[in-house]
Amino acid sequence: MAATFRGTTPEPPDVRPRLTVLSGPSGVGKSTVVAHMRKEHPEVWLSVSATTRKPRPGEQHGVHYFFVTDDEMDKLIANGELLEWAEFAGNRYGTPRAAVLERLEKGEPVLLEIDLQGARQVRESMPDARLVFLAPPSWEELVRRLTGRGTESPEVIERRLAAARTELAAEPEFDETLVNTSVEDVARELLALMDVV
Ligand SMILES: Nc1ncnc2c1ncn2[C@@H]1O[C@H](COP(=O)(O)OP(=O)(O)OP(=O)(O)O)[C@@H](O)[C@H]1O
Ligand SMILES: Nc1nc2c(ncn2[C@@H]2O[C@H](COP(=O)(O)O)[C@@H](O)[C@H]2O)c(=O)[nH]1
Repeated sequence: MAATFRGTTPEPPDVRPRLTVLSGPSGVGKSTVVAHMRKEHPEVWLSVSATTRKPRPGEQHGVHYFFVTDDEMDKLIANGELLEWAEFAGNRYGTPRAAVLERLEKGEPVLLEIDLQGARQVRESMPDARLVFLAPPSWEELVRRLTGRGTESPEVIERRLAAARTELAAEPEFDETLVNTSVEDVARELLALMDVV
């Protein structure tokens, strides 16, 4: 006997990838982990932020950041073009809104690599977002990595380490914590959290 269908068609499960936010203190290894992960999985779309910071050697406009002037950043903010923005250690950084929404709409896995203040703003505006905290194996190792990178002056390193104390204390606000002992392991764990593998 043919089955008689009664009732309404069930909604398909929501399989859209969620927005993932990766935060953690400066120097913990966020960019290193993300670059490693995207080598194998370029389908993970990483938002390119706007910043008023000056480029480091090798950093390219439109690839690592959109390097903008203070006036340009003022306009991006005033025009509501940023999903979130924050001042961090003397410079401003923000996530261009339109590109993120477009990629999410297409169903692509989207990753933001942003500071704690930005993560908190995303939590407010997009409560579905998954917030991942990248923690250092120890405070001493964080200092070693930030100093060893050799990209910041001692004064800027001090400012970033001061921010790091606040950021480390905020770790319980995040959905997940990954400890960056091994770049390969963390990249794998992050991919799994993003449902990419
Ligand atoms: N697991 C690891 N073990 C040892 N060194 C690491 C590890 N991960 C990253 N590093 C090194 O630590 C330094 C800082 O890494 P990276 O620039 O990726 O940090 P970040 O969190 O993106 O910093 P920022 O927030 O300032 O941009 C780099 O020199 C990098 O090679
Ligand atoms: N709130 C935001 N923070 C951002 C964004 N892009 C990067 N960042 C964070 O800033 C610090 C410093 O970065 P650096 O490249 O100067 O070392 C770091 O924590 C980044 O994750 C952003 O769009 N919004």
